[in-house]
Amino acid sequence: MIEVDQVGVVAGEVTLLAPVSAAARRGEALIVRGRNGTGKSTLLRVLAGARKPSSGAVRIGGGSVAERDRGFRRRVSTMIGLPPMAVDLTVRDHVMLVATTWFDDPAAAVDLASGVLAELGLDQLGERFPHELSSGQTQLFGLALVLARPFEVLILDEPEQRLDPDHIESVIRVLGSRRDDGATLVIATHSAVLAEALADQNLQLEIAA
Ligand SMILES: Nc1ncnc2c1ncn2[C@@H]1O[C@H](COP(=O)(O)OP(=O)(O)OP(=O)(O)O)[C@@H](O)[C@H]1O
Repeated sequence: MIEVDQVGVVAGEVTLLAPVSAAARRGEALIVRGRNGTGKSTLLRVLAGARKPSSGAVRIGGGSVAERDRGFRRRVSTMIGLPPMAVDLTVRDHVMLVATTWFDDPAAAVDLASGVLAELGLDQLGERFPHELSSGQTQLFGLALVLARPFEVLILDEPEQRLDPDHIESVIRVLGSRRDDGATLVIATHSAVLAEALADQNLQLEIAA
């Protein structure tokens, strides 16, 4: 489903990502690990189509990566960094906005949005504005936005950030259920707990020589 073939990224004299290869099939999680600055976020940006590799190639579902292509975006849902937020839309408004953008059937959109908020323990916070959330709640909100829509591939950069151990466990359960439903997960993480719970494939990045 995802094939990374000798993908490297350089900017001028700087190596952002030394060439790496990896693959993950449907229903598998590829866990990307490595010290700060080894290029995890850079690799995820390449997979999401937000950055062009300087060398090598990526294929997702047998096709090339194309951020501007709606068909590609329907298949690939990505969380890298904090989500963009509208200050005067509530948490529920944001999640509904995503769901209704991707589903023609309003009832299906409401069901998915409500289900995702409940799964992540955010249903009591649905009427809050984004600035009324704690940092960990903001992280869960970002996850809700990428889950409240269709996808075949889920790309997540450090989903454990700012979460306490209990919430990391609940995020592991939620992501594991998506993997069991057939999604391909690509997750960069510094959490050994999350990596051990979800990894089918592992990619360890090293500092460029
Ligand atoms: N626009 C840029 N120009 C030059 N170097 C960059 C740029 N963006 C990132 N880098 C460098 O590329 C390397 C990889 O950065 P990246 O954010 O991918 O690492 P990471 O493994 O995700 O790190 P962390 O664990 O700290 O999140 C780092 O050395 C970083 O300083």
